[in-house]
Amino acid sequence: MSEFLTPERTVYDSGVQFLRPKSLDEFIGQENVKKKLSLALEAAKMRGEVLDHVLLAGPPGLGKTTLAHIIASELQTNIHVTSGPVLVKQGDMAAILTSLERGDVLFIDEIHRLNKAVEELLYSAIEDFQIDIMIGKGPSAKSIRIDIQPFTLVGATTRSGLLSSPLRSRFGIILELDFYTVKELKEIIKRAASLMDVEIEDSAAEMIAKRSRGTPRIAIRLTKRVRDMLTVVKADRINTDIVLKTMEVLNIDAEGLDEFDRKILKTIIEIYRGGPVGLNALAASLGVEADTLSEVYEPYLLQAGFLARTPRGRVATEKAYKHLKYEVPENRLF
Ligand SMILES: Nc1ncnc2c1ncn2[C@@H]1O[C@H](COP(=O)(O)OP(=O)(O)OP(=O)(O)O)[C@@H](O)[C@H]1O
Ligand SMILES: [Mg+2]
Repeated sequence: MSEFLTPERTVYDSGVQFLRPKSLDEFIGQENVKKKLSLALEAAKMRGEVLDHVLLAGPPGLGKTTLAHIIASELQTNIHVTSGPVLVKQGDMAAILTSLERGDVLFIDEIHRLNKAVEELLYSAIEDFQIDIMIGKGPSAKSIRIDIQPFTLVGATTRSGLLSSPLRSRFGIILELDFYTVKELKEIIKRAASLMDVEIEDSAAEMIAKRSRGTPRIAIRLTKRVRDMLTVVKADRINTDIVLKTMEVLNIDAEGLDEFDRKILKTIIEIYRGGPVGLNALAASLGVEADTLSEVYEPYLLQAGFLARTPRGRVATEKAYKHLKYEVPENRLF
C-alpha cells in the first residue's frame, strides 16, 4: 500500500502533534463514544472518585491515543504512557504501577500484546490496587504484597477480539471506535487547515474527506500534501483543482484506492474470475504475506464494499467491477 494511505503511523505523520484535539469538545465525531465518556468523566469528577478503567478499541488512526490524552487532561491528572510489547517482565510492570499517584491515568497501547505474566500482575493491580511480587530466588524467595494508588487504566487495542476475556471483563467502560463519516472527516480537515493557517473551500475539503478511508490520520496526512501543492502552485486557497492535482501525483483515485488496492481487485477479477479465491492463493498471486493482506489491505476494501468475504474465499463485488470499469458478469452473487 502506498505510504499515504496506510492507516498506521508513518514518518509522514510527524510534526502534526499540534493538530491533536486536547479536549472532548474539540474531538470531532464518535458521538456515542463521547457521550459515554463525558458522562463517566463528569460523574467521577463530581464524586471525587477515580475514573473506572477504560478500553478503547478500533482500527488504527481513529483517535485512541488522542482520547487517552484527553481523558487525562479532562481529569487534570498525569498520564503514563507505555505499550504491551514494551513490558517484557513483571518487574517492568511493577515499576510503573508503584510509581503511580492517586487518580493517574496509565495508558497501555496495544494492550492485547501483553505477555501472560505481565497481564496477570495487572489483573490484581486493577482489581484490588495491590500486587504480589517475588523477592529473591530459590528456597529463600518470598512473595511480598505492595499497595498501589487507585488509578485509571486506559487500554487501547486495534482488535478487541484479541483481548483475553478476563482482561476485557475488568474494564468498566468499553468504547468501540468506528470509521468516520465523510461529514466528520470534512470537519476534521477544515479544522486542520485552519490550524495550519491555510484556507480551504468546502468542496475541496469534501473531496479530501472522500479519499480518507474513514480515518482522521489519513485525512490529516492528505491535507498536508494538498497544502504542499498549494504552496508550489502559489494559489491563495485550496480548491478542488489543487486536490485533484495532488491525488494524481499520489495516484489515489476518487474512492481513495491506491495502485495496490486496485491491483488486488484486478487480480481477483482477471485471474480468479471475480472469486471466490482463498486468502493464501490471493496473497501468493500478489506476492504479499496472507496476514498483511488480511490485516492491512483488506479492511478498507471490505468496509467500502469492494470486497466480500465468504466461507469459500474473497469475492470482488459489483461495486469493484463498476469502479474499475469492467463489465459486470451476469449471475453474480455480489
Ligand atoms: N476526532 C478527531 N478529530 C480531530 N483529529 C483527530 C480525531 N481523531 C484522531 N485525530 C487525529 O488523527 C491522528 C491519529 O489519531 P491517534 O494517534 O489518536 O490514532 P490511534 O487510534 O491511536 O491510532 P493507532 O491505533 O495507530 O495508535 C492524530 O494526529 C489526531 O490528531
Ligand atoms: Mg495510537
